[in-house]
Amino acid sequence: MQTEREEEEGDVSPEEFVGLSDFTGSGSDQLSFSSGDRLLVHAKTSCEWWWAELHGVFGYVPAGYLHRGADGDDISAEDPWQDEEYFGSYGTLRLHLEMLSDKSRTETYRQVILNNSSCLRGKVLMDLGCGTGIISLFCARLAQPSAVYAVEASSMAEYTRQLVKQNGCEAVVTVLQGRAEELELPEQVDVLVSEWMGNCLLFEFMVESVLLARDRWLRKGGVMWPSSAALTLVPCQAHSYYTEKMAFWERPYGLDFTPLQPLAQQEFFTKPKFSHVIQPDDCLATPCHVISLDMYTLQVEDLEEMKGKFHFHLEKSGTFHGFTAWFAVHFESLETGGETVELNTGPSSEQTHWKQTLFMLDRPVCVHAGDSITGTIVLRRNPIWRRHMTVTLQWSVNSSSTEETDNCQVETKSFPMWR
Ligand SMILES: NC(=[NH2+])NCCC[C@H]1O[C@@H](n2cnc3c(N)ncnc32)[C@H](O)[C@@H]1O
Repeated sequence: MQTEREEEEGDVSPEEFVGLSDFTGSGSDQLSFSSGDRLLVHAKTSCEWWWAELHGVFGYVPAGYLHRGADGDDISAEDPWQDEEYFGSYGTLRLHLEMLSDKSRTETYRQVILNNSSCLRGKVLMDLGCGTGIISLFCARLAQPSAVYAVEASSMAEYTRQLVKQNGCEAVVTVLQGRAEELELPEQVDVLVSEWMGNCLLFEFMVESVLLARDRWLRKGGVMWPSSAALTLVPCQAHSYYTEKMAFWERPYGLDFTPLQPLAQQEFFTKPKFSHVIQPDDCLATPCHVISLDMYTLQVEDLEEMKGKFHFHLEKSGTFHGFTAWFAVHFESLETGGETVELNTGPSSEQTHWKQTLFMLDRPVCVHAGDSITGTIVLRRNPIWRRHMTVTLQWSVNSSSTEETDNCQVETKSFPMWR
């Protein structure tokens, strides 16, 4: 359908907008599109209908279905980064207290600074998303850098300035309030340090800000801390969670509530479970890295869709309730050949505030030692809500016992995190 239309009042230079949800046009001059489609708006012919283009086809689209493009003016739709809510939450102490109370996390960053204190002499660092400034204070107190730019977008920054002064670090540490990707630093940096990891490694997608800052402020040959990151996955049992949320309905107080189980599955097993604590013996196989990120080469566009494969040999019989994921990050030494420091959030390491993330299957599967579970994991970033993603797992259980005939049934399930 190629509908012509005369140049008119309201014509604009083409601006990119994203479809908030599917729209099926009616009449020959309306343009259908799907949620997440990127349309080019050529004319805002009225406040309800705009003249747009998708894959070379033109037509009228409902303005309310569209989300502003990367740099479009606000069309009263919510900010895809939800920055007001996001930075608002970091303007209070709750999350900072949680992070500072996480000894494994905080001591690891301290150890990295300590290990590299001599190499840090005279260096320039950027602490991206410094929060209360703990990493910057470690740098100033445990090493002698020439400057640390502590960047913080939330209102916490004004308190961070006070903490820097209170601890006698104002000669070295400069607190800059604002989003790292919008700020001007006085100079390039030798080291870009940040604690950006979210649940399941990427949730919140703060990593995008780290990559943009890297490309703009890290000098050639500069160091990224963390230097690399890896997402780990394992098939697992989750008896207590399953009992608590699903088996419960079988016989509460002697009654049969099983008609509620489809509701329970929808309500409790559709989204991932954050802050899950998996016991090492809940693992049905040896965990494996499914996605690895090199912080020097990773590009923002790579974040749209990240894929990993897995093949697990089950080492014991049990109930396959789901998959559990966690991450590890690594800090390379500033000294050639120096030791790399790891922060691991898995069940065999000291517990962190992230704990692990549990993805529950719709129904558990009995498995036996010798079986194998093969499949893929895809982390797909939400095209609209830029801090969110969907994790899609696809797997098949290959039974070692021969009597199973259709044992390579491929299953798949997508878990929104959160939209
Ligand atoms: N590991 C995480 N999941 N969160 C811990 C770090 C988050 C801290 O970085 C700040 N922050 C996040 N993104 C940015 C940004 N682009 N620019 C400046 N500060 C930021 C945020 O306000 C908070 O204080």
